[in-house]
Amino acid sequence: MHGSVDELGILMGQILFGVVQYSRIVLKNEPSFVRNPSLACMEEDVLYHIALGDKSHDLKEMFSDVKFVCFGGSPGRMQKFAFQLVDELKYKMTAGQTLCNVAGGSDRYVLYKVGPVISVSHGMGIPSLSILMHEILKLLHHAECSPSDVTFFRIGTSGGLGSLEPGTVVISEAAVDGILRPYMEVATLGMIIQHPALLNQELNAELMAVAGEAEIKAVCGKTMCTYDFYEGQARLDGAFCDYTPEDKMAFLKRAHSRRVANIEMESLCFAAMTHRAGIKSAVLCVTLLDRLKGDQICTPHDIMEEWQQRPQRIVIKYIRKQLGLE
Ligand SMILES: O=P(O)(O)O[C@@H]1C[C@H](O)[C@@H](CO)O1
Ligand SMILES: O=c1cc[nH]c(=O)[nH]1
Repeated sequence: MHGSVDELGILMGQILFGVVQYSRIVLKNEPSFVRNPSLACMEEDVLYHIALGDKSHDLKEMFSDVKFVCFGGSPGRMQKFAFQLVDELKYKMTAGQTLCNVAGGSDRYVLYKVGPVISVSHGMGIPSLSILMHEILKLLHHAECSPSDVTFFRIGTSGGLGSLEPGTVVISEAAVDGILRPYMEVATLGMIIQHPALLNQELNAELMAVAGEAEIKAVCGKTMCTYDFYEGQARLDGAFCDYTPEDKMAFLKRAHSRRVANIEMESLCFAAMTHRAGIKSAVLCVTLLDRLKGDQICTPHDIMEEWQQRPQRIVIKYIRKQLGLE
């Protein structure tokens, strides 16, 4: 279902007068993976980037039991995470069987399903995540999952701000953009539409408790999400840099004073799209360095591997609890 007639009226007025203006989409409806009347009129829905479709595949048969969707940037990390789920969820595989990349017909993303959990890679940055998010939401819609029964997680990496020891997991209380605004802007029909980037505080509290039980250092704070790793995150080591080290420090300290605990590149889209769909979601990113101390990431590989597993361990423990496995 679309938003109210009033909201649509405002959008049309803006187009007719050729004004590019800001307008808020207010979430008034029940949780829903999709709100697009055109979908019902389509003969077939091809989920191009994950090489699935509602005619080519029996999506209900394949995915109707999904309860958790875990997203992370790199294909390798999400494949390893899937194999870890096999062990942790005591997922039964017949002799000789192995996990297969369900999105293998496309080389954009990898997608594994382990019982009620999907592990999927989203690449780097908002455009890549946004495409995947549309297709995952439609996938769950075609599979006839219930949006109030599904939880989404982003498990990733980030740069920390302030006195956070590298290796600390930040659980995002909300996402803000590179100029500290709490919404994702999408240029749509010549207008800028702002989608609030809100996350679920109850889920965050549960995840903090799970982190405590697992003895993983975790904090809650705002996450700044930028469109670029270098200039967008005030780094001094990009190919271009038109600001001084003092400018960088002043910016990062200002962000920190506004409760920003870490910086990454997807939380804004993740929070905005899950909030729009009314789906419970959380973002957990480990910090790889303290951005007030440096820009380059040069921690040894094995240490980084262990740090990257921390958000995964929290999410696995949470899922195990939800499934009554501990
Ligand atoms: O989930 P990952 O670790 O890929 O997320 C962060 C944000 C960017 O995608 C990337 C930059 O190195 O890492
Ligand atoms: O500093 C960092 C580290 C990981 N990911 C980011 O986006 N920034």
